[in-house]
Amino acid sequence: MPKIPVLEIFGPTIQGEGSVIGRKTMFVRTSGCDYRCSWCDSSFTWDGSAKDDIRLLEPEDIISELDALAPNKYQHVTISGGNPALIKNIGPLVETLNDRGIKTALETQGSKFQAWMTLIDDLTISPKPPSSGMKPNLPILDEVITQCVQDSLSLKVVIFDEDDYQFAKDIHNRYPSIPFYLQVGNPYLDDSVSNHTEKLLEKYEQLIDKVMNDTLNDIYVLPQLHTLLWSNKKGV
Ligand SMILES: C[S@@+](CC[C@H](N)C(=O)[O-])C[C@H]1O[C@@H](n2cnc3c(N)ncnc32)[C@H](O)[C@@H]1O
Ligand SMILES: Nc1nc2[nH]cc(C(=O)O)c2c(=O)[nH]1
Ligand code: SF4
Ligand SMILES: [Mg+2]
Repeated sequence: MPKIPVLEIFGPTIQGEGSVIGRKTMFVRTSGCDYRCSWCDSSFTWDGSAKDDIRLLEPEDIISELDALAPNKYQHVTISGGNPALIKNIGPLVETLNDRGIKTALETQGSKFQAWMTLIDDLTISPKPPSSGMKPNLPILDEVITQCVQDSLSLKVVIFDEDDYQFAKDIHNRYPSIPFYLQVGNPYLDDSVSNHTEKLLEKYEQLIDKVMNDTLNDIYVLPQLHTLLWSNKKGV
């Protein structure tokens, strides 16, 4: 069985983002990304700085580790990265979790599709706005979205500036029936920043004000709950 390149397994913690924010979950973080976002809060997954920590694991190894970390203390696993959608063989992991009655979530940016993505319960696609320095290929995003199970899907766009906000509106207009989340961008990636909670809440309030005074109506506006609590600390 081909193995999965894993950088982190942690939890239980709360899902800090998107449609299942607040949900108790475990995290499995894969290594490697096809993007290089300027503000990526998990750049160690692709910039080579953690290359010695990458482990090639079988689904059974991953589940044993989840069980050891949280015996009988989890019912939900979030797969993130990097971009887990680069990896063909995550299916057996999701199937084994499903067989055990454990729900799954995926964080990906919508640049790639894998068949196993149809097994995911909470699938978040997060197309990247201009401030990231990336330019999503929208015809490919259309294809990825079409192949996903629509009931499981939500869209999340990170907002740092006005251009990002306009991009988010364009994405929402392109896929009006998919639940749509705006997420406050976190510029404080060095977790030694002082008063991070205050600073992030201020940005959250600014984003709320903007949306309340706009015609963007069928929308959720969220912070990253875990960064409000713990800044950009790893493993939470
Ligand atoms: C680290 S990414 C991994 C999954 C996938 N590569 C993606 O970008 O969707 C997980 C989520 O964190 C978001 N994110 C990354 N850096 C961020 C930052 N500095 N502020 C706010 N959200 C950020 C991404 O947009 C994505 O929604
Ligand atoms: N608590 C917590 N919630 C998260 N939601 C998405 C995350 C990610 O890095 O994909 C993340 C994370 O790293 N931690
Ligand atoms: S797509 Fe996700 S993991 Fe990749 S660089 Fe961007 S935020 Fe980071
Ligand atoms: Mg994160």
